[in-house]
Amino acid sequence: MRKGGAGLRGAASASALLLPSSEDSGAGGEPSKECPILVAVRVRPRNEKELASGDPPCVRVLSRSHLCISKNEGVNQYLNSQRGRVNDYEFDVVFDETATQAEVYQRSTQPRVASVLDGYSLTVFAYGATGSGKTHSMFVLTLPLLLYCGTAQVYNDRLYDLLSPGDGAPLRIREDARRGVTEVAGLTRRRVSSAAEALECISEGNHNRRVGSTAHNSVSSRSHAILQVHVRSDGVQECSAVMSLVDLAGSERAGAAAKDRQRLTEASHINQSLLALGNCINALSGEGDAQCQAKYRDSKLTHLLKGSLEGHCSVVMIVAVAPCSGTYEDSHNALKYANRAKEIRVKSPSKRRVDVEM
Ligand SMILES: Nc1ncnc2c1ncn2[C@@H]1O[C@H](COP(=O)(O)OP(=O)(O)OP(=O)(O)O)[C@@H](O)[C@H]1O
Repeated sequence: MRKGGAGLRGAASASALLLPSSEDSGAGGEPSKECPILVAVRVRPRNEKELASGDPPCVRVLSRSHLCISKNEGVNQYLNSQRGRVNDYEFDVVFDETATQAEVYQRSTQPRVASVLDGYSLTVFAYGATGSGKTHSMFVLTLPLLLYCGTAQVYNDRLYDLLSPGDGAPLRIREDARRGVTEVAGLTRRRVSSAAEALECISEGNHNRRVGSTAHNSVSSRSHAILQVHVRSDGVQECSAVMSLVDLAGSERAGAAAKDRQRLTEASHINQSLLALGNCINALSGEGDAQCQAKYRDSKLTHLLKGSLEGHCSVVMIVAVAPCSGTYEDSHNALKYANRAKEIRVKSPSKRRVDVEM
């Protein structure tokens, strides 16, 4: 626990009331000193266009923790000939296209949300290619609402307020070493007292978010959206923790998705910041503090998440995957990334280092 022996449980009774119970400690239980990232993969259903095109599914969920992917002939034929071979993957949690929003929340994030009240920071990333379902999955994760909500986006490595876009001037990052948090200076924060009020904040932020069209997805998010929920108690023992929900911009290959110069610039910034995030996670898992401190400054995304990723924190990565053969390359790249991420132990320098390429 970063501050305050009693955590926030006793002090923030309003928060506690809003939290769902977390009986299921399962794969996502209490964070320990060697805290693995919980990696969940969600395969979305085929949309109308994909169904109409007859493009066969390339991903098949085999169990609650196991899936496989195959390239050309469709996953069913592949399974008959190759079962158990190269393209099988196992993760902490796997969701097929029938999974409900509530199920995704309960099996991926809910057990770890409870730890925020003990003073642990929690960061939830949604990673995946354009159109794979990141935003859709992130929406539900805001159900357990705490106290103050602010939402920002990183667009072309600049930070913008999503609740009060104002004149569009970029904002600065401020580090508060005393409280151990990193914040956006001047970011609009709204007091919320119910899940509905929080969802309103998210909707408003998403409405103001930078959306462009790429070759993959006509309504693609070209920025990273970050919702930070601050839990604070100002009692005798001051505690604070931040829950960050990060809806990353699409991870597809820059050249493949860029339609024009502006899209190419955006794609290059997106890839640079995803790379910076991968470098930070690697540093946290093995290189020690000095290297981490330098790497956080590589991008606005990682600088903003500094306070959430260091110290005792818990990280959940939800990897969204589109099901069809037409997006096989992007889906397989996302699964390979997820496969590496599950080896990472946040803040455990004695563990072996695992490199993550993004
Ligand atoms: N599990 C799901 N069930 C039903 N519809 C889904 C699901 N996942 C995604 N969709 C739908 O697929 C479309 C694309 O999803 P979404 O916008 O979440 O993708 P994304 O990965 O955030 O894309 P981008 O990176 O381009 O912003 C949306 O219309 C969304 O409603």
